[in-house]
Amino acid sequence: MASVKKLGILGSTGSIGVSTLDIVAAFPEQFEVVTLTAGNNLARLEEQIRRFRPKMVAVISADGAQQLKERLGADAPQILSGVEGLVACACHEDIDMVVSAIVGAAGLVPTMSAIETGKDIALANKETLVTAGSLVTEAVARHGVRLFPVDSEHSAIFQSLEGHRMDDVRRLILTASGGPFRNRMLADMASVTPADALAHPNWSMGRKISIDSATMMNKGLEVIEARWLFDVPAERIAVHIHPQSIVHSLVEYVDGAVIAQLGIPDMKTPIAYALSHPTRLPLDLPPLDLCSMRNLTFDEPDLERFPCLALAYEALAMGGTAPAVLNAANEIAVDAFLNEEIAFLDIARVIRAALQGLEVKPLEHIDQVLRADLWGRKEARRFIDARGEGATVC
Ligand SMILES: NC(=O)C1=CN([C@@H]2O[C@H](COP(=O)(O)OP(=O)(O)OC[C@H]3O[C@@H](n4cnc5c(N)ncnc54)[C@H](OP(=O)(O)O)[C@@H]3O)[C@@H](O)[C@H]2O)C=CC1
Ligand SMILES: CC(=O)[C@@H](O)[C@H](O)COP(=O)(O)O
Ligand SMILES: [Mn+2]
Repeated sequence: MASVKKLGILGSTGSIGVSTLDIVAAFPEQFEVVTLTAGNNLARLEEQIRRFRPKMVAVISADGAQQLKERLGADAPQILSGVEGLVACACHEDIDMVVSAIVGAAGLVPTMSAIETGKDIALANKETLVTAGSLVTEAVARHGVRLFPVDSEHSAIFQSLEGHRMDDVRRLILTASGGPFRNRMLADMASVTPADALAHPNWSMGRKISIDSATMMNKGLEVIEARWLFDVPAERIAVHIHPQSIVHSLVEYVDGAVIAQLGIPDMKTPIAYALSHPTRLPLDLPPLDLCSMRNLTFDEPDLERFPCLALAYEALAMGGTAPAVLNAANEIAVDAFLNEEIAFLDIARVIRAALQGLEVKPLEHIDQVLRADLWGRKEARRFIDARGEGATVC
């Protein structure tokens, strides 16, 4: 009988965090929660603490930590705040595996700290690999930890590679739903609202990744994520539009064989596989009913309507600090769009402006990533503010 796996869940109040805890609740004999972290959703974190009884939790602000202590009274675990709190929750000595499910570059430092203290990682936070891929994969090798993808496409590729040699791989093919604007004309995309963009056709996800799916930056970030996870160059990573989100991604081999992983669009499947690899958990999900499907279609992406995908390939080719700047500018632009400061099509313009002003530096240390992230945010903000003052843009 396998021993209980002890988990630290970073971003437990988010979409991935909640699905992870659903799995933990369904298999209490297999998993135990040691630490949880949240941003601002104290009410949800309080419920999770009462239910899963972690030893330590962290939230963003000291004020939030104080409020949580008051709400929980005698039931309170150790409650920390800030980046130090996140890092303590990622590195707790009792943890076997960290589920990295914070959104954005805020996930990088705690995830890297977990790797450096020898924890296995179930990685949802794609921004960790986007911003610091070379440093993260070096650290994974140095510390002998295992990095399991949670992102559905990367889990599909991971599963399609099992039992095969990387030397035999010709291409990785990432599928993309095309998001809510897959069939929208470019001119009509100019006036879409945050509510339109948040309405993903197939997946229920957090706000930032939902907007990324609408611009297809999500797929761009996933190309970069795949480059580092599987050590395959960008030229051998293709993107196909597959609106049904049933084929989660594919591997093409040198002999012409193509191996894919299929399933209903539910993140519990890839999360469970990352948590329990190599065994599979008997999840209570509806089966994939292949006979009810009339169409599984595949198409080339349109880079004119979805320039964010092209920008991600460009940043990957630029190398060094460029992907960190791409990601930072995207985070600022997505926030500005959600706050109705800029239009949907401006998201790509903001990112392009940040990349154009960048002097790329090679990555040798995580501090360079953090500096590039800060620079990208400032540059994106400057560009957005200049637009507000009536500056002309491309
Ligand atoms: N949702 C999905 O289906 C998929 C998600 N992913 C990736 O997984 C990650 C999480 O996505 P998702 O669950 O959708 O996101 P959500 O927005 O639903 O959740 C994000 C989590 O991160 C916390 N958080 C946000 N900002 C900070 C911060 N600055 N410091 C500490 N914690 C913070 C939030 O706390 P709070 O809510 O308490 O403020 C919440 O717990 C992303 O990187 C995404 O790209 C990948 C594939 C699929
Ligand atoms: C569920 C998941 O992994 C998301 O990253 C999903 O892929 C988003 O859908 P898009 O294919 O529209 O980006
Ligand atoms: Mn994905």
